[in-house]
Amino acid sequence: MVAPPDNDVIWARSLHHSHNGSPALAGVSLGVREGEVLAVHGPRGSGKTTLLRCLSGQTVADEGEVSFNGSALHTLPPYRRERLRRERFAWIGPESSLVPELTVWENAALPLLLRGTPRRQAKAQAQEWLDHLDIGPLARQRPHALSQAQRQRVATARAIAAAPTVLFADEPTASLHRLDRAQLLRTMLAAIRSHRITVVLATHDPEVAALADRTAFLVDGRRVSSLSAAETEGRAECSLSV
Ligand SMILES: Nc1ncnc2c1ncn2[C@@H]1O[C@H](COP(=O)(O)OP(=O)(O)OP(=O)(O)O)[C@@H](O)[C@H]1O
Repeated sequence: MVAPPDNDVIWARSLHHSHNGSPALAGVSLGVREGEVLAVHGPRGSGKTTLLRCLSGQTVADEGEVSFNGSALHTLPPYRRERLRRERFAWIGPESSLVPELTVWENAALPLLLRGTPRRQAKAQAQEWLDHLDIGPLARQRPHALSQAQRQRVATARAIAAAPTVLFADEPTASLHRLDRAQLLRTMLAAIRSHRITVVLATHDPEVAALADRTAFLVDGRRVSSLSAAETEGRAECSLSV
């Protein structure tokens, strides 16, 4: 195994993965540096979700290596990967998936409460993130009383209140209107950057990808290439390879 670079929080080499014989990843390699927001950008069906699932240890790729902070992730037994995901990673998808019976702050505090954080402390931490995300006054509401954009902010607070090292965001704004999308992303990324959380953000939307520090481009369902300097409009070139 090639040693992962020291400054990569997440590092993957030659990932291949198929779903029921249909290839989704065909040799993806990438590194994600500490504190950066990396967009994984490509058309629908290009393998973005599969890649994020492999990087976050939800799926073990058919072939290839993944490491977190320099240690192999793909060879860990399932219960160790599960613990790592619970303690160090967070995930936001296109839908907020809140618990309807719980209030906004209880939803945001849920990972902390499940981890055994005392209720008062969990509430304070959740409230802090709800405030960061401009929905503090809604803390006592239940999800049905919120707009979709507000619910997605609660899901974001839930993901980051437990202070993950890496946040995996899979099309987190895909279900929102364009204006809500831009507002949520800017607020979310400002809060995340201020806390040095590393983010891997899957998106098919170039406007969303443009908010990231770097972009990794998936094409043709499987192929990965670097974006040229011109394509990234001056942003740092990505170190992806096939
Ligand atoms: N569970 C599955 N079973 C079978 N095929 C799958 C499964 N998940 C994904 N695929 C296929 O693998 C390929 C990559 O899918 P994936 O969801 O990773 O891409 P994506 O870029 O995230 O797409 P989208 O933007 O639509 O979510 C696609 O052809 C998809 O149809």
